[in-house]
Amino acid sequence: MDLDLERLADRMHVVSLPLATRFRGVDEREVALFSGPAGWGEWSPFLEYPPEEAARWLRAALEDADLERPAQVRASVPVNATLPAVEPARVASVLARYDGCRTVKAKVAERGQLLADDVARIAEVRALLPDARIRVDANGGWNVDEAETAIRALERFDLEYVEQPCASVEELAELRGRVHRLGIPIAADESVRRAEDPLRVARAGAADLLVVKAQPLGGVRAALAIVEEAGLPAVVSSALDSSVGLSMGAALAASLPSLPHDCGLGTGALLAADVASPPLVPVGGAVSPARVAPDPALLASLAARPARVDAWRARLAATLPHL
Ligand SMILES: O=C(O)CCC(=O)c1ccccc1C(=O)O
Ligand SMILES: [Mg+2]
Repeated sequence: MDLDLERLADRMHVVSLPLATRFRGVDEREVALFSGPAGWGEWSPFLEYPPEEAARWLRAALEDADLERPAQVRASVPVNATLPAVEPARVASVLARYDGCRTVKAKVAERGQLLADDVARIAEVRALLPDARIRVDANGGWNVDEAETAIRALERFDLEYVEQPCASVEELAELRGRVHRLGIPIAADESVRRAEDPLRVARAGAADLLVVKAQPLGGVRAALAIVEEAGLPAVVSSALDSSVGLSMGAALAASLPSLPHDCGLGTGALLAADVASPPLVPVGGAVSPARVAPDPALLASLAARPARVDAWRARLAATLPHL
């Protein structure tokens, strides 16, 4: 792997992608793309993530650009629709962006909202899609009591699982004990992707399944090894990536020996513009794990402003020592 700062900076293309729906408090998403001998890789840690954390995301991007991907066992990856914490009146129009998806992941526990907002959102999803699987993602926003109350309030909508209801592994373990009787599985996301030790949550018996993202775990190979060691079912997800990053996630999903759940790789549908033509969005409820190359004209038209490119170059310089 070539880790020379100047040469890496020359291979880096920073783009700013407009979102069709505000998500995670932003309405544009900046990502850096690297071209390499094997294809394109995406480096898109969120702007607030420190260099030590961004380094794992960079390792993943460079590996995907430099090396051939591991062998795949499926040619198509079923995906869920991802629903931001929108009001009920907007649910139908957001879900309409996801062609053929039979699973919906709804964001809950959004700061500034109430449990009643979550109940109203999930009720709307269930009313629109009586046969869909519905999972919710709290991004660690509840304490154990709040999570238990929320799960009891949402249980009647028949939940597939609850993703990262609480922030810490200890809280997840406590909650899992409390709601075990309800038969609703607990999934760990941030407890895998932002943890010093991504396997601790599995060893602690704090989750029924793992959400795994190729970039924060350091690449497709590293993520495959973590899933194998954890011995839990895995759901592959993304971090609001461009088509290039989504393709890396799809490659991970396509290489897993077992894939019992739809994956969170449909978020290309939340972008108002993307780097590939056609973009990697769900078709018939699935995405392809084939390589995606950006369209040069789109790379140019979506290029970030010079000041933002400079900021990403500085970020690259600060991140490289941690690789
Ligand atoms: O898993 C999905 O459905 C899509 C990805 C997603 O929800 C997400 C996107 C950006 C940042 C965090 C998350 C998350 O899963 O918590
Ligand atoms: Mg999540």
